[in-house]
Amino acid sequence: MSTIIKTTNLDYAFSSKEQVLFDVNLEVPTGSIYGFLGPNGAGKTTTLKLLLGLLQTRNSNIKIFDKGINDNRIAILKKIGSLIEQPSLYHHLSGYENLEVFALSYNISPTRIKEVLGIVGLSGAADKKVRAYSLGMKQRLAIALALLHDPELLILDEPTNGLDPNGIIEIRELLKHLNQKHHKTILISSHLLSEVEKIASDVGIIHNGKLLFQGSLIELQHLQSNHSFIEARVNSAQAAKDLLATRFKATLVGDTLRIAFKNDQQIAEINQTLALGGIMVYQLRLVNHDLEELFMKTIAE
Ligand SMILES: Nc1ncnc2c1ncn2[C@@H]1O[C@H](COP(=O)(O)OP(=O)(O)OP(=O)(O)O)[C@@H](O)[C@H]1O
Repeated sequence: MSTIIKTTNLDYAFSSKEQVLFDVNLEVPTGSIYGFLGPNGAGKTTTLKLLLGLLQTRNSNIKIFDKGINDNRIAILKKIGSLIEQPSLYHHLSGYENLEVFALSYNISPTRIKEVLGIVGLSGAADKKVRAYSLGMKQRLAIALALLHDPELLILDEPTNGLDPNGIIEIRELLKHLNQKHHKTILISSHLLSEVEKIASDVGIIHNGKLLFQGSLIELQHLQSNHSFIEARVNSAQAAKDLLATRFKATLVGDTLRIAFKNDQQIAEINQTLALGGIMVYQLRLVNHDLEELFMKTIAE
C-alpha cells in the first residue's frame, strides 16, 4: 500500500507557549478517503494548513507524493486541490464565471469548466448568479474550483459544515464519486464521527494536538466490537460468573452480568454453558459500544 501523505513527528506551535501539534505521524494511503476526525480545537485545520504550506515549520517532516514539502512546494501543490475554511466565491458572478476567473489565470480550457460543473452536478445552474445558490451549491462550486486543474489529491477542511441534511448527502455522494470514478485520494476533516464512518476508508483521530488512533475504518470498527459485551439477566449472577470464569471475562453490574466475547460462536457457548450449568437465563442482550461512544472514550483517555 503506497502512502500519498506522510508526516513524521510533526509539531507546531503558534508561539513558544502555544504548542498545538505533538508528534503527529499521519499516513494517508493513496486512493483512500481519509477521515481526519477530532473535536473543535483539536488541531485539524493547523495540520491541513501545514500540509498545504499555508503554515510553515522549519523542521517540518512532511512528504506528499513521496517528496519533501519544503523543497518541492510548487510541484506538490500543482497536484493538490483544497478547500480550507470558507470558499472565496464572487457572489455577483455566475457559477460558470467563477470557474472562468480561475481557469483564465491557470490556462484551463472551457471544456474542463463544463466538465467539472457536470461532476459536481451544477451544469443546470451554471448561468445562475452565485448569490442565488444554496449553501450546498456554493460548497459544490468550491469543490469544482478545487478540481479545475484535475488534482490527484483533495484536501477538504470540514466540507459539510453548516449544510442541511440534504446538502450533506450531496457532498458525501460527490466525494465518493470523485474517489471511486475519478480516482482522487481525499483527505477530509470532520468533528462528526457519524459523518466520517459513512464515507471514509481510513481514519485518524486527533485530540489536543495528538493523533490517538490511525487505521482503516474496519480496524476502528474492530476496536468497537472489542468494546462490545453480552449482558445476561439470570437467577444467580454470581453463580453464572463462577461458571464462566475459566473461559470468559465477566463483570457483575448490579443483578446483571457483563460478559466479554469475540464472536457469535462464543455467544452460543456462553448460552450453552449457562443452560447446562443449571442457571436460569432470563435474557441475553448484545450491548454494542457505538463508535461515537468509542470516539468519546478514546479522546477522554
Ligand atoms: N492563529 C492562531 N494563533 C494562535 N492559536 C491558534 C491559531 N489558530 C488556531 N489556534 C489554536 O490551535 C489549536 C488548534 O486549532 P485548529 O483550528 O487547528 O483546530 P481544529 O481541530 O481545526 O478545530 P476547529 O474545527 O474548531 O477549527 C486551538 O487551540 C486553537 O485555539
